[in-house]
Amino acid sequence: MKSTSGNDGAKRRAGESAAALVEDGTVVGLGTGSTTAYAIRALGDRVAEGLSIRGIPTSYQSRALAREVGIPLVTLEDATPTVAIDGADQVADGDLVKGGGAAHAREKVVDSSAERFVVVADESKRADALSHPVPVEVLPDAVPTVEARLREEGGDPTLRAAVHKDGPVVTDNGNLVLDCDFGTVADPATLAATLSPLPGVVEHGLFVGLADEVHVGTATGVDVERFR
Ligand SMILES: O=C(CO)[C@H](O)[C@H](O)COP(=O)(O)O
Repeated sequence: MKSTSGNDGAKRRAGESAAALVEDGTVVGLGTGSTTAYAIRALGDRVAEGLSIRGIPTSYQSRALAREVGIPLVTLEDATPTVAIDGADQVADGDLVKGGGAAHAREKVVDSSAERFVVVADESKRADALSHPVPVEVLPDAVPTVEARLREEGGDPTLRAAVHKDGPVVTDNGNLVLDCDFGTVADPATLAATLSPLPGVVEHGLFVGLADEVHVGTATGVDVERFR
């Protein structure tokens, strides 16, 4: 898992606020990251008290944590998520940049299939417009060609380096990640539509028009923004 920041109280409030929405008998998409981890732990506490849910994890990390806290797990072959809870690296008017944990490909599959997608974040993630570098998961052989195409589209891609090993980050799917700086993204939907069909791109971290609500943890509480 990525290291947590100094916003742990706000992250915990956001995660617990989203976990409180989960109803008995439902299927929950379990996102990835330090904020979602608070939601998964809160759900584990509720399961210990008798809540009956099934989780669909989005990464090795969320699967391991869900198992640790006792949430029964299924796959998309077994069930469709009633609700998905997931974090974000930046939030602007309900649109997101995700993939700081390199899990955005599976996250997009699970989050977009849920009847309700709830984003959890602390205040540092809020912005007027998306400007965070966009993670792009790429087939390893396609890195040079995708880098060139991203530059043609005005981006500045950097191959994500691993912290505790030599060489690049390898995703749970065996691919590599290019973090692509596009500056301020004036039209996230258009950029998303440009990136998706590039040969060799598995998935990008722009989540446009997918979030139903965003729970933003603050120093004292939680702001809930609804988009549908
Ligand atoms: O997209 C993600 C992982 O791929 C995370 O949800 C995102 O990076 C936010 O993480 P955190 O809650 O630790 O700040």
